[in-house]
Amino acid sequence: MAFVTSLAPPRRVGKAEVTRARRGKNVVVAIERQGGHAAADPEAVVSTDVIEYPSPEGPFCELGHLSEVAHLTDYLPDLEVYKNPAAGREFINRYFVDNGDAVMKQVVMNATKPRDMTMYMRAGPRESVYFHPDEVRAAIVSCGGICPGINTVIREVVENLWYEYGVRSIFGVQNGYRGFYSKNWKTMNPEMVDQIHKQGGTILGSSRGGFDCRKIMDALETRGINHVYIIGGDGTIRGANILASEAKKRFLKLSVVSVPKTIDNDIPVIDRSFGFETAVEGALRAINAACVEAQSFPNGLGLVKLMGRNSGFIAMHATLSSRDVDVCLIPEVPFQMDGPCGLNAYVEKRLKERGRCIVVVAEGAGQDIVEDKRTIVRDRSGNRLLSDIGLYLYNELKLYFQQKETEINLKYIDPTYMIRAVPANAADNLYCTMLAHMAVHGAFAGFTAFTIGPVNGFHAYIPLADVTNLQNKVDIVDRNWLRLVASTGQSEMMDTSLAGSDSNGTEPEAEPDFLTA
Ligand SMILES: Nc1ncnc2c1ncn2[C@@H]1O[C@H](COP(=O)(O)OP(=O)(O)O)[C@@H](O)[C@H]1O
Ligand SMILES: O=P(O)(O)OC[C@H]1O[C@](O)(COP(=O)(O)O)[C@@H](O)[C@@H]1O
Ligand SMILES: [Mg+2]
Repeated sequence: MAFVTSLAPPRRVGKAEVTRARRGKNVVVAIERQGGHAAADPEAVVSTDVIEYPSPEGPFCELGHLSEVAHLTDYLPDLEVYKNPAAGREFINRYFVDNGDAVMKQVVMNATKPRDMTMYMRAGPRESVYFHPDEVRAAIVSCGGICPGINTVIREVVENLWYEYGVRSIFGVQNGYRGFYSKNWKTMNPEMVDQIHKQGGTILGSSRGGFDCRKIMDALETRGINHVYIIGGDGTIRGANILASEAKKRFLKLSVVSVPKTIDNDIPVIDRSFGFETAVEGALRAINAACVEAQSFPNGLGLVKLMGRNSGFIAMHATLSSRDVDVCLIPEVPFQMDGPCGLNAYVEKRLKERGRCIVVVAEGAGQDIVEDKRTIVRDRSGNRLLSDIGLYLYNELKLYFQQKETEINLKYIDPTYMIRAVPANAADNLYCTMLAHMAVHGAFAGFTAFTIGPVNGFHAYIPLADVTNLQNKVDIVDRNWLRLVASTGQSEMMDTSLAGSDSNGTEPEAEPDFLTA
């Protein structure tokens, strides 16, 4: 075809090569599709489409960039393909997802400006699968801190493997990554997981540390595991990515599937992580208790410390839904104790105005001002152990009002594990069910090194590499945070010289050498 003006160099979109050019007033898009996973020669062109759009004035269809998930056939091209066992059931056929179906990363845009055209593969059952149910040997593991809903994920992975695909060899790995090589594995079936979604924690146990790629891969290989479902947060996902690379090096037919878990909601790309909403409800109960206490005594000052290591989502969401909070302190926004913009002066003013004051602080906030920060201590996973900002604020506020000879009634509430050691609420239970089913469908479809989550409301398969390099943070120029600042009144203690992070998806904290070596 004769293109008059080339608009951009050819681009790959999934299994297609896309060329865009201008012809007269039109834009011409040529899409050359290649055979893909199932073809004898995956690179051979099997079809060419040419689409022509009026441009620049007319409606214009822009092709995006598909962030494609790795597939076992990328390194095992001769894998046998089967029909999905559900294919005979007419009512299910409608639900098969095509590998070209995608979910846009950015859906809100300015119509006059370029936008991020990244797309993720839509999650769901595929008509062609790369495992025969009889050959599947699946392992499930949960790692890192606990979170409401882990048991629901475990239950639903087992149930979906068993009932939808007919898998009978399912194993539970105990106590996280180390359990692969140091513990007996549990044989799992639907009967043993039937009621576990009503329990908090994880029936498999969890742990921090203990990631040893060689030992884990040896254990998986020795036991002939070909699906591994890894439930865990950012640290776990980095480990899963390493395992998937090692499986590729060993040419193993092993789907490595991550189900993202953290109450901190710090995993990028996905709308929210499971258990987060349940944790916010727990946090709200603590704030309500602080408020009742503060209202019941003269100059009542309630101080609530909530989880949130590097991201203040729990504190922000609980504050936004409470309406009783006077100031919310999060890791993303620096603050100071003294001076006209300091916390002391602000609390004093609020006590005068309202007779009570409620302070919510995320555990990762104000680490720069807590004094016992001389040495950095880490947990077994390499996460920095934080100085206790709650206790620090308690002592500082008490001292400030003592020096002013002002009587206050300061009550400190630290619900710590109470917000996460509970069963998932209804919304999180439903969410966990979806994640687990999508995980199984993805593994059966032959995908590997991927995680799952809702992206703008639609479940998507996301390459692990897309979520390991960034950390989801509260965007302090977003309307949610500005809404919070307006509703609490804490703009009065804002010092613009203390600017913090202003965007989602920031670089995660540097890792200690022993993890990167
Ligand atoms: N960079 C990493 N590479 C490999 N494994 C890791 C890495 N970071 C953490 N892990 C492992 O992942 C597991 C859970 O990590 P952790 O940070 O405790 O919780 P989470 O996954 O919830 O963030 C631990 O077993 C830990 O050893
Ligand atoms: O005492 P533990 O088990 O290390 O857990 C505390 C931490 O766990 C968290 O819930 C996050 O855990 P993950 O990193 O596993 O998601 C943080 O909010 C908190 O700092
Ligand atoms: Mg983590």
